[in-house]
Amino acid sequence: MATIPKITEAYRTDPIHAITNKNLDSFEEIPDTHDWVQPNSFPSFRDDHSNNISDLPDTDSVPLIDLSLPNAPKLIGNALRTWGVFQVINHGVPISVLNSMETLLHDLFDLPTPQKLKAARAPDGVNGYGRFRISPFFPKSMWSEGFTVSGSPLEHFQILWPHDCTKYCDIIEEFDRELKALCGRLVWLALGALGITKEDVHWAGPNGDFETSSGVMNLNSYPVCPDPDRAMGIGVHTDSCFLTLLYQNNTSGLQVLREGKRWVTVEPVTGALVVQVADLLQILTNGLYSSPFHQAVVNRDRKRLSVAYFFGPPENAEISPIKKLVTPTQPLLYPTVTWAEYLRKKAELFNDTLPSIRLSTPPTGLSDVNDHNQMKRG
Ligand SMILES: C=C1C[C@]23C[C@H]1CC[C@H]2[C@@]12CCC[C@@](C)(C(=O)O1)[C@H]2[C@@H]3C(=O)O
Ligand SMILES: O=C(O)CCC(=O)C(=O)O
Ligand SMILES: [Fe+2]
Repeated sequence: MATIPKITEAYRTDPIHAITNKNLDSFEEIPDTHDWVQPNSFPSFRDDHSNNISDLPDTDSVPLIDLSLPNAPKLIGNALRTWGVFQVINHGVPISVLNSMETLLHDLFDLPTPQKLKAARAPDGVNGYGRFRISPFFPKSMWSEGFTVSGSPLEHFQILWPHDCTKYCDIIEEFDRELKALCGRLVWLALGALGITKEDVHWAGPNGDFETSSGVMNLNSYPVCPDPDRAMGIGVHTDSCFLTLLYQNNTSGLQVLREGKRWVTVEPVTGALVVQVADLLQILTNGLYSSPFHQAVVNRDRKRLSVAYFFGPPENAEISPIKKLVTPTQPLLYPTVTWAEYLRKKAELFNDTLPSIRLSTPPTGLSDVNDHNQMKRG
């Protein structure tokens, strides 16, 4: 599994002491540091959008696509054009791989806090235990703990599990192999739906197998919360990679913003994976696919576990809108960027990054579901 060295310098460091020494699930009340419902709290908390007159039906739900069916490619194209997200079943990742990962998540987050803190992410590191890297962009702390894996987790797993670290490393390695392969397959299906072939994406490698691309994994735990309406598991954001696959246990929490208007919960489906367009795919498709804003809420009586698999291009590959997708009606929307450059910008401008690098406004009639200003306007 390849590493992404420059990401280290990209995101602001977020000292681990920001994580309380106490387990979140031992709180009987929400401490002020984690209370998002207050005057002047972050403007897009929760139902900011609910006052809007929405013409979307309430029954609208994130598409569920069976990858083994012949019409899957067409459905993927439609789902990504309209939602930027879908759930996939019959994806070929063995259920045993997902189950082993779930065991790892339980074993990891059930460890005593002092033990987890020994494997904390270093101030200049990517791997290890800590908070979401986007935490510094929000005024309140998130009701979650995480563990990031880029490359080998060995060093940190040796600390967590001195006797069993091989077993847990193997789980990570197998999960990485399977999800990377699935990402490759999904990317070609997604691009194929736009008439894009392997020749159009040179950094995918000669066989189009993304050999030099890599995945970063974030293992997430959202402890039970005494007052979930006041807390937030992860605040609203888009992912900065190319494509994200998300595994969630049988507990809901993930919500995607539908057309800048309404939060829609991605209901857990056994064995399914959530597929999300991320920022670099939005750039590559010249905005035809948009990376959706999403967040995760927490529950009063159920702990939620998830793994986000961030699939990215080779660090220094130049990503620019595919020429075939630049037309008089869809002019060039984004400049050329590398992943490393993009992450540096994102670390500075966060949710304003994509709008800020945008070269032209979309033609009238087409609204960009990911326009942050639209989101602020509601
Ligand atoms: C490859 C990536 C993708 C990163 C940054 C970098 C390393 C860790 C990733 C995450 C993991 C947790 C959510 C996220 C939102 C975060 O805070 O750190 C992700 C972020 C992004 O998508 O921006
Ligand atoms: O846990 C989730 O459902 C979402 C996590 C997420 O958005 C992320 O890690 O980027
Ligand atoms: Fe995310």
